[in-house]
Amino acid sequence: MSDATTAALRLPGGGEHELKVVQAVEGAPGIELGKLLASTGYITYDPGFVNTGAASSAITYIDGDAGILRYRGYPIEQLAQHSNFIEVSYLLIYGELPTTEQLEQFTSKINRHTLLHEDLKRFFDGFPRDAHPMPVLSSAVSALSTFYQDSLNPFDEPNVELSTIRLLAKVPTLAAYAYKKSIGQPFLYPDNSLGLVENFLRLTFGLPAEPYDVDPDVAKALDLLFILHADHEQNCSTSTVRLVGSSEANLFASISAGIMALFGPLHGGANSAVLDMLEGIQADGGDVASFVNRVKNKEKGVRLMGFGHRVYKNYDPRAKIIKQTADEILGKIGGGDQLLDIAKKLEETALSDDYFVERKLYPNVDFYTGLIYRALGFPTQYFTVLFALGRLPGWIAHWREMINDPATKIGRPRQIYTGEKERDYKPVSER
Ligand SMILES: CC(=O)SCCNC(=O)CCNC(=O)[C@H](O)C(C)(C)COP(=O)(O)OP(=O)(O)OC[C@H]1O[C@@H](n2cnc3c(N)ncnc32)[C@H](O)[C@@H]1OP(=O)(O)O
Ligand SMILES: O=C([O-])CC(=O)C(=O)O
Repeated sequence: MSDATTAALRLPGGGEHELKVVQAVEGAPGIELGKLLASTGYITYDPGFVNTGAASSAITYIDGDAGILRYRGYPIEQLAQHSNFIEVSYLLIYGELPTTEQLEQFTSKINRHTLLHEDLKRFFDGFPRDAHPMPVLSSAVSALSTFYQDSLNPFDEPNVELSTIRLLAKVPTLAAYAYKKSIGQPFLYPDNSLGLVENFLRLTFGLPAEPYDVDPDVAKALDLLFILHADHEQNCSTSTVRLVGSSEANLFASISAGIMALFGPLHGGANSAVLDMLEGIQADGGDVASFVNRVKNKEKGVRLMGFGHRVYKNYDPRAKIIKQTADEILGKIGGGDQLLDIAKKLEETALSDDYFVERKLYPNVDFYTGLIYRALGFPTQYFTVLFALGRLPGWIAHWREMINDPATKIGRPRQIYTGEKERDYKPVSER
């Protein structure tokens, strides 16, 4: 073990900085170091995988200290400003931005697959009306695979490609139906003359007998949020997708599991939790300072939701973009309200407080998104479904990268056993 550790420290330049380079920038030394450590046979105790590189990946780059995020090398700021979600999905999955022809083909393939089998729609009847939409979505994605027996072999490339398109096309339809179910309205058929985001909005908010004109500002706002959520390297849900997929489970099964990992309030569920938190502060008369004190006193169950990040020790670049555009978006679509003021005050109070400064806690992607989702007309419970729609291409890209990587092995961490030593069984009468 000490040899391996020393080997790491003896890398050119040495010191902490070089260790960071090994992890974040230069793949090869990081991989070599990992192999070296593995060959020693020692088990590394790393709950939460804080220092474990579980995969090598060419999809997304993050420098958490500098607040940098790039998809396939493109800065998130440029993609947010110039690109759109369908193009970003293509970029993440296939590695390059599409040509006009590739984009047209990709879009038209997705449009051809938005319909659901009529039998699948009946699954929704089995859920209670007030069911949380995340388990509904995960179950529906899992059920989707039963309609496509051809999707079971993860090494059948044409069928992986078909599963990719089916998921991109049908998950928005399923998500919209989960919403319709919750409000007791009938399901609409997709309108494939519309773009992906516009179609989703119509399926969600449209009514059968009435025309529904998609508000271009609403569609643009949602498209931007989807871009910002599209990938984030080995976060909890993506790691889950990769872990499940490492057993050679198919794309549908792996993504269904990823949706459930995203559900938790420490991950994607934080976007709903932030709104609950802001409403709680508002109901308390807007007393931001006393809420921050409760957080600092580590009152059980009280965290500043939408703050902190495992990798970013600086402002999350996605939160920066959302904060910059929140006023503009809310100005256009309506909903610039007291809660945005409370959120800004909360951020200001936290960022000037030693507790947060010392721990390098900044707003993350979930801090401002809920305010926009709310203004777009979505209920709080539904926010994490929107995160899942944005993250879908990232999950697919990672699953495909994982299944094609010759270095992939079944994910199987070890443990440090802390239980009883060997002991003899006693019959119940002697215990
Ligand atoms: C899309 C996403 O998933 S982004 C993250 C969304 N999640 C949230 O917003 C939930 C709130 N944030 C958190 O719970 C955490 O910051 C996480 C889960 C995101 C990251 O957790 P970790 O990397 O494990 O950090 P960890 O929990 O060890 O925190 C380090 C220190 O900061 C504190 N801390 C971290 N986040 C917060 C927070 N949001 N509020 C208050 N204190 C916090 C911890 O209490 C700990 O303090 P200590 O050293 O005195 O014990
Ligand atoms: O990277 C993470 O741990 C969480 C996150 O921000 C994301 O999944 O978008």
